[in-house]
Amino acid sequence: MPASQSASEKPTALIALADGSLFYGKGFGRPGETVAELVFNTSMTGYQEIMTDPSYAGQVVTFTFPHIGNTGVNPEDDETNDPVAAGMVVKWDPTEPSNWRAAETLVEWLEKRGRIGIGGIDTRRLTRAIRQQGAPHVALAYNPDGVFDIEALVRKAREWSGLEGLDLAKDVTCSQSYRWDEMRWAWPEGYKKAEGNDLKVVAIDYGAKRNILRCLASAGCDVTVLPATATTEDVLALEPDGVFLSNGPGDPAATGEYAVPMIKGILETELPVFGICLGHQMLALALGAKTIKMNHGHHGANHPVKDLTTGKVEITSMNHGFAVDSQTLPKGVSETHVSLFDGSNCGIAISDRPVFSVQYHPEASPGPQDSYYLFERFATAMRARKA
Ligand SMILES: NC(=O)CC[C@H](N)C(=O)O
Repeated sequence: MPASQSASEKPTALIALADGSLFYGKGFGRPGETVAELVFNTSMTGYQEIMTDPSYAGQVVTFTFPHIGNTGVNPEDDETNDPVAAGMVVKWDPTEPSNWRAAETLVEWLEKRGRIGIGGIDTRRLTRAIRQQGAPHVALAYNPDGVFDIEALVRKAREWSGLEGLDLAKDVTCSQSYRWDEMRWAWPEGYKKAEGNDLKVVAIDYGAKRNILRCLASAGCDVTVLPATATTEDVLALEPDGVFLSNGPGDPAATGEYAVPMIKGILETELPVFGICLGHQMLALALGAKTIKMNHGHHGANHPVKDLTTGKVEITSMNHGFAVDSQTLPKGVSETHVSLFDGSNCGIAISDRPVFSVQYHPEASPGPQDSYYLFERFATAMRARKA
């Protein structure tokens, strides 16, 4: 029985792991059932941004920080229209929000937007299980009557084929192109807003977070967003000064089937290219490298990364379960950033061209702002080429 639940309280939600272990708790949000990969996120803030980050499609998120829900939710902090993560796992029942920006409670929001939450879980024990097993496949069920077919849930978790080989970008991308001109609201210390937006950027939406588009606009970009399946010709027809490859869910190797040929075409031009997370992984694939599935991935807002070109360490926000295998980087492509947690690849660049990408999220808000310089680097490269 979880710590926050009294012995008389009947569990209304359940997480069934593929190995048969069960975690009972109290359901909130929309009753139902979902099968997904279970990951943990260590961020102390930003649960709304995490739940609406399209990169979390196909994943249920366990929050290791216990006070989730205490600032409510508001319309401005959505990274896309609706929550995309399949569900959320928290230690305590969400409390009433106490924040001037709160427009509704987390519970109401999840209920309206059709996502399952489970509270009263021993998230330390669950996090240890995730670390030991590697992100497990789970079935998460919420039934206010407290009735569950446990065998069926475990079977569903076991039979789910998982994220490897799964292309989810096509499910979360935009259906048609659009322009973006909104800038960031909060400004990273030491940076100035660009004057004007003279740089034409095509951003490919594999599941783009809104704050990335705001950062591009703030660095002086006039952004046109194209759906994930855009071809090289679609991109070049817009005569951009640079191409941006967004973050997104699923396996880069699967998504790369349409993205990699498009990126290869762009690499034949001299255009500056900047990629984030899934965009980073797909740029690496297009250059001939390989990606691998990590044990439990990196999800949090305090991941130290070393910039190998300057020796400087950045504290970064991360959310990925796959990584670029730096051993497979071809000649002429260098590893520019590494994780100081496990040495995994966190950035690459073509040696003599403004083509670069990072595994982490330099736009993350809330979260550390150390990496905003990458947007300015992209803008500077486009300006240099224009001149
Ligand atoms: N944030 C992202 O873009 C995630 C990329 C990819 N889906 C991964 O899990 O590694």
